Amino acid sequence: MKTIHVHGAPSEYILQKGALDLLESKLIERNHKKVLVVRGVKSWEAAKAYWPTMEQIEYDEYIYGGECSFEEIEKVSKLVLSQEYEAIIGVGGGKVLDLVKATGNETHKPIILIPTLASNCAPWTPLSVLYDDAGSFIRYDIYPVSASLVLIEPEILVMAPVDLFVAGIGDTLAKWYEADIQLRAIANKTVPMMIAHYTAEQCKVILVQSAVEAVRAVRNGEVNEEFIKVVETIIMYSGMVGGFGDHFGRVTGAHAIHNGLTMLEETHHALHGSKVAYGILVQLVLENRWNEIQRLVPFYQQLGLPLSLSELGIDGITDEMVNEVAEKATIPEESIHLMSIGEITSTRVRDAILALEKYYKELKI
Ligand SMILES: NC(=O)c1ccc[n+]([C@@H]2O[C@H](COP(=O)([O-])OP(=O)(O)OC[C@H]3O[C@@H](n4cnc5c(N)ncnc54)[C@H](O)[C@@H]3O)[C@@H](O)[C@H]2O)c1
Ligand SMILES: [Zn+2]
Repeated sequence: MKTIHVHGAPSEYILQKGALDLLESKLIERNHKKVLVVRGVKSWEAAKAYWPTMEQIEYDEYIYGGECSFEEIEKVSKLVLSQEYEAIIGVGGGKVLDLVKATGNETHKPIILIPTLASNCAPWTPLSVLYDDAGSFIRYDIYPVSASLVLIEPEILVMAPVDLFVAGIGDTLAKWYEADIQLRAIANKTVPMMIAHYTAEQCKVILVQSAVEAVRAVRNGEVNEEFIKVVETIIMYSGMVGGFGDHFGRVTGAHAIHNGLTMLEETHHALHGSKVAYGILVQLVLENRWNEIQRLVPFYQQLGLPLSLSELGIDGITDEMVNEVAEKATIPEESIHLMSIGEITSTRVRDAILALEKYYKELKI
């Protein structure tokens, strides 16, 4: 019998105009009278106009140092315990929310998450991605307790930078391609695997249908229906894929290509989700699914997602650079080896990157 292991959702999740006005009553409901608010600088710029006046709640603010690191988790945890805060509220992007989740786990205090970016599923998942203070990835930790409450004000998200939103779309699109290649190879799927497969597909379906209009909403700074659908897809559907699919719903090819690309200095300015979006195409070449690439091309072009190394900002591509990416993407511990299409060597990846470059050049003629 297959083991069934599911990670759940936040206890309560509210997305509505004016969501932050509910904060005080939601804290009172939970009997939290003294809380710590952890936030970033830019995220506070975005959220402060929506911050409610609270008469019955005592709160202090902590501005995070820019990373979800062990040092930062320890610092915030000590503060929470010494000042006897009853709950921790995170206001920010993925890093602030991950820091608050880690601190909640460390101190056994409930957490409330208020995302200021629609960039990934961090508001949904009971996990944090950990880095050192210099920003290098260490590992991710999964926690036994999820957020007590997620409050989402769509007007904050629609005013955020469009490139971060587009990158979030790229990262979420990968959920389908990376989960599907694992899950379609499993004959007798468990129910959670079926849910993961379905939710991963919805990530692609909704993005393809609604992302262009949603990006328009961000450009105009005005919420529309498609924007809400895409936000829910980035945060909720995408979070459910990993929650139900466990490792079958997590990364495979596209993220391994992303990791390979980080070897090139020239890609460091590019956002995570843009590199992952490019990685989807390389994964599809490896799968020999050129028709699917052809279907994605107009979508990528409309959103400004990269179709080639040059569109990622790498000029003067050399064989050496491509080899470096391919080597790193195929190191033994990489998720690319979870793809069910035979052995993936660095030569195969190099050939796939070069084939995509050739396809792109022909497309441009
Ligand atoms: N826990 C999970 O399930 C999960 C999933 C995917 C990614 N992650 C992690 O999330 C992090 C990435 O998250 P992110 O993309 O939100 O980045 P981020 O949290 O680093 O934020 C990106 C930048 O945007 C700024 N910012 C935040 N809100 C803003 C706003 N409204 N307007 C303008 N600027 C704003 C931040 O100050 C920061 O400089 C990474 O650490 C990644 O590993 C976690
Ligand atoms: Zn990602």
